Amino acid sequence: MVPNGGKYMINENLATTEHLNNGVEMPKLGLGVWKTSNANAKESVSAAIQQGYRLIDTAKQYGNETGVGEGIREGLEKTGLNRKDLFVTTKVFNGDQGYQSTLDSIDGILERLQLTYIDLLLVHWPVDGKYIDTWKAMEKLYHAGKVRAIGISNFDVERMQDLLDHADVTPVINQMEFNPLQQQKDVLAFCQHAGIQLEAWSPLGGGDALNNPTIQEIADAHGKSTAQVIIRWDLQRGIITIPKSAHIERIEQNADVFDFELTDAEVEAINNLDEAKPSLWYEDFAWHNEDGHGFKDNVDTWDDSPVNFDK
Ligand SMILES: NC(=O)C1=CN([C@@H]2O[C@H](COP(=O)(O)OP(=O)(O)OC[C@H]3O[C@@H](n4cnc5c(N)ncnc54)[C@H](OP(=O)(O)O)[C@@H]3O)[C@@H](O)[C@H]2O)C=CC1
Ligand SMILES: O=C(O)C(=O)[C@@H](O)[C@H](O)C(=O)CO
Repeated sequence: MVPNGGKYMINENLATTEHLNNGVEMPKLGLGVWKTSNANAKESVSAAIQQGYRLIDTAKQYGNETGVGEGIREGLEKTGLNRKDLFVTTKVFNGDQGYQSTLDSIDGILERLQLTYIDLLLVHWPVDGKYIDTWKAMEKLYHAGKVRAIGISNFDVERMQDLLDHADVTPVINQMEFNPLQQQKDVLAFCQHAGIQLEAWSPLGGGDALNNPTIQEIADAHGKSTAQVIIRWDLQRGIITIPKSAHIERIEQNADVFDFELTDAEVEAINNLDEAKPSLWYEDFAWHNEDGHGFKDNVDTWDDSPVNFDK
């Protein structure tokens, strides 16, 4: 940790990266912002960058790309970092999928984020009948330099194989629900075989994995929180991870995971917690295939705890 001249210490370990299959380096640990309101996104993203975070994960669906963009600008200003030091992920949501509409969606993304390129663009959910066309458009955006890397999210093995059968560019990432209770063994094995990096969404199980007694015991042994143990477990498993918090002290805590190591037995104990238990709504996969229907446009009502700046 080094001082940054402001109120935060910079955690330089947050700059460590995984090497993606197209040669791009992606930070191993970043900040997720689903359910962070547009207003709070600015503050949390700016604070995260000031703490050393390089990777920010947003999506059109989250309704906060504008706030994320403002947070990025403020974070860069306050740290003196350059745009190229950051890694920004966003996603093409269901209603924008298809060839032309995916191509058209990039202008809105860049405008909302106020960026000239995206580091990683993901197919947010595989809309059956459209995801190949969506991918073809994303390949075009990649070759045009609008995005540095393209990937997928929520693709099971069957859909990944189908995509690979039609793709010219192999996805760099599959971003999946992955946490101690949901370890996606078949997806992970396929990704490892195909050279696709797995990235964990809801790494803390949306909070549900934080009260697990096995993880608590391991946390106590290391003097760490259960969130830190889970994030450390992701890193030791080679999984890129993007825990979300709207609390500054938790954003900082979640990154303070580079000064301890889980033993092989502890990693194994967490591996053994797998219940292959997806979030309830994940089981309702068809919901996500309704071409954007069900898109929650009432993001202002999302439960979003206030950002705490009283450090
Ligand atoms: N591709 C996809 O389809 C999806 C992608 N995602 C991405 O993954 C990110 C992370 O997943 P998400 O579902 O948000 O859930 P997480 O698993 O990251 O858990 C977030 C919850 O845990 C709480 N929390 C975070 N840190 C701590 C801590 N140190 N101690 C106690 N509680 C803590 C947060 O509360 P609080 O904010 O109040 O601190 C929040 O309630 C998303 O933000 C999004 O970027 C998520 C879902 C689907
Ligand atoms: O957070 C995401 O990236 C999601 O895909 C979720 O928001 C999901 O689509 C949802 O809205 C579940 O209710």
